[in-house]
Amino acid sequence: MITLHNISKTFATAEGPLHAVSSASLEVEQGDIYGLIGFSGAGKSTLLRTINLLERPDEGSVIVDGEEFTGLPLRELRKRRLSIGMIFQHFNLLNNRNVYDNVSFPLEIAKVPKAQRRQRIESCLEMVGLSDKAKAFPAKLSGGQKQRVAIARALAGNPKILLCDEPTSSVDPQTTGSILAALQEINRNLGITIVIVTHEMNVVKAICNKVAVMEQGKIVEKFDLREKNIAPQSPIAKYLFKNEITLVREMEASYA
Ligand SMILES: Nc1ncnc2c1ncn2[C@@H]1O[C@H](COP(=O)(O)OP(=O)(O)OP(=O)(O)O)[C@@H](O)[C@H]1O
Repeated sequence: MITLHNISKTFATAEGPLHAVSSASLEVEQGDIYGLIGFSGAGKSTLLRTINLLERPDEGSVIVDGEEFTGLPLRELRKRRLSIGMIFQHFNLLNNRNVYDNVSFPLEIAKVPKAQRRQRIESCLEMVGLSDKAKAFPAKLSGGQKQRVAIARALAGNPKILLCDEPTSSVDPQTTGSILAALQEINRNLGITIVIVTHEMNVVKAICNKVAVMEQGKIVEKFDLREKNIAPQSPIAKYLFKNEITLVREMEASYA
């Protein structure tokens, strides 16, 4: 479904070149919920964003559904992006639009006729359990509800893939549970392939079937979590599997 092959991305910064991602390769299969985990700054978001070329890699290839994305003209790429939804840590909702109109937004951009839009919006809101909040504005919603609106909006274009960038980092543990349940449901019921960036091993354990551990721009280890005997080799993966706690930068020194 998604093949990232030897992806590298360097940013020019005031301190010199910053190698955010170095020779990372990943194979995501149809129906996977694939986790990308690591400390802050490991390159997870950058790697995730190369999948829809929000971040264009300096090297490597991005193949989605059998098609090489990096060579596509922008107009074609925009069309392909319709089949890839994305959600973010801070929800990125339009505050001056109500829930219904937030979900409507990508359909308006794609020039979907009004009657068709309505059907699609209603079914997306139903999928995330927010039909009764259609007229509410984002300011009146809890963090979990906002993220579920963002999920509904991401589903509006009927995507095959959903990219999730720290979707539970701004909410409490209970709300995390409801967001993860919504993600698992759409994976199971709609067959949508999910790639999720997180700091939390608990998130990975709750919904992922596979995980790649990143450190300093590199994928250091990958695991199929359905296997019985998982034997991490790298210090960071050993730490993650043993501790199962939320990672924060201050802890970086203590695992080694
Ligand atoms: N546009 C940019 N310009 C310069 N540096 C960037 C840019 N985007 C990311 N970086 C740097 O690249 C490195 C990797 O960032 P990235 O956001 O991919 O890491 P991450 O693992 O997702 O971390 P976090 O969990 O904190 O988001 C970091 O050092 C970050 O500061």
